[in-house]
Amino acid sequence: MNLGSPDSTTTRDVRTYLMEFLMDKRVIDYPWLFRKILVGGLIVPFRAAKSAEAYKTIWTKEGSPLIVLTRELQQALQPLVDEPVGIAMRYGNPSMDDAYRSLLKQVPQLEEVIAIPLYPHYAMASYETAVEYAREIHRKNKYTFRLTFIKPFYNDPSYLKALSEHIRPYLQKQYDHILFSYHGVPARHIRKSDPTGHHCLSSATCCDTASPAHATCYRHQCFATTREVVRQLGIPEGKYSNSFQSRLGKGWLEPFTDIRLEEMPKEGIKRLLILCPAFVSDCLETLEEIAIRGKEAFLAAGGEEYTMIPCLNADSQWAAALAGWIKEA
Ligand SMILES: C=CC1=C(C)c2cc3[nH]c(cc4nc(cc5[nH]c(cc1n2)c(C)c5CCC(=O)O)C(CCC(=O)O)=C4C)c(C)c3C=C
Ligand SMILES: [Fe+2]
Ligand SMILES: [Fe+2]
Repeated sequence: MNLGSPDSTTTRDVRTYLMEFLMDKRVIDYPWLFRKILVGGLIVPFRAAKSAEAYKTIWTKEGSPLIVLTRELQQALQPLVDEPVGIAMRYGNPSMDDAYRSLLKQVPQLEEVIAIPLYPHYAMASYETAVEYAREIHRKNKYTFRLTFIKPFYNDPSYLKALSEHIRPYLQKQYDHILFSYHGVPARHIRKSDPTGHHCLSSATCCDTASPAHATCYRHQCFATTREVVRQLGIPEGKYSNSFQSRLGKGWLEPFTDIRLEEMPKEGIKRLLILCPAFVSDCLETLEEIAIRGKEAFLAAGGEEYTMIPCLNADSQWAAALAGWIKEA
């Protein structure tokens, strides 16, 4: 299960997609009427045409990179498992309904579906909404097969190994700094997902202090991924950092990637490696925001070399990690 993309780059299709996405109460978590006014009256009318232009810069002959690359992952995984592998998007197509129907066609006596939300880290706007949506469609259709979910895998050894080995070749090149740029979320979401009601964002170091809140703390989980990858790769303290990208509005997690990209050259960071570990498939937010606009901003601010490390996409070790979880589930 991945996030999903518009059906095409027309403003109309992008508008339909953005309405579905941003009307999700786990993405914009305001009461329905306020959300409707904000999304339908303010955000989408202004954003749709601009987003459509952005999609045009990354769209391929086969369609949206996110969908194409999720399909490539499906194809890499299929030979490694005995059961049929389907793909579904939280928003747009192919839908969850399509995926269930296709699996039932292939296995009429379907007993269990193992769903893997393709997000390493828990967030109400990504992992949680994917799980709740898969359950809702299952319930609405009165399906009798069991539905099992793979947990966020931010600290799973086989995921971390695949990610580290994917990054390793890029470290051969001379670089000054490696930036782990995670998708941002509003700080409010982090507090809402805190089951203790008082741990998350209570201090600058809360994510390093043991707490049951970390099972659903996106910020903690992002930091944990970085910590383990840099340990495996022997990247020294000071040569790496974390940031948060793609903010929409105020009060999102900091530091912001776009601001850091402008500041870094002035701090002497001229040769940058950048990766986006909140995504396993390249998409608008990695290919347009980071690889195109991020590069322009870094070079304009005095940077000299900017290398974007792609997402895991259909990497063979990554596909093997997924196959391992399916066998263990
Ligand atoms: C309130 C807004 C948003 C939250 C919260 C949010 C969290 C979040 N998103 C992803 C993954 C992806 N987001 C993508 C695109 C995208 N995200 C938002 C807004 C929020 N995301 C918007 C409006 C868009 C659409 C594009 C745009 O207009 O900028 C994508 C790419 C989709 C594609 O087609 O390529 C992904 C993937 C995560 C993992 C996350 C929380 C951690
Ligand atoms: Fe997003
Ligand atoms: Fe936290």
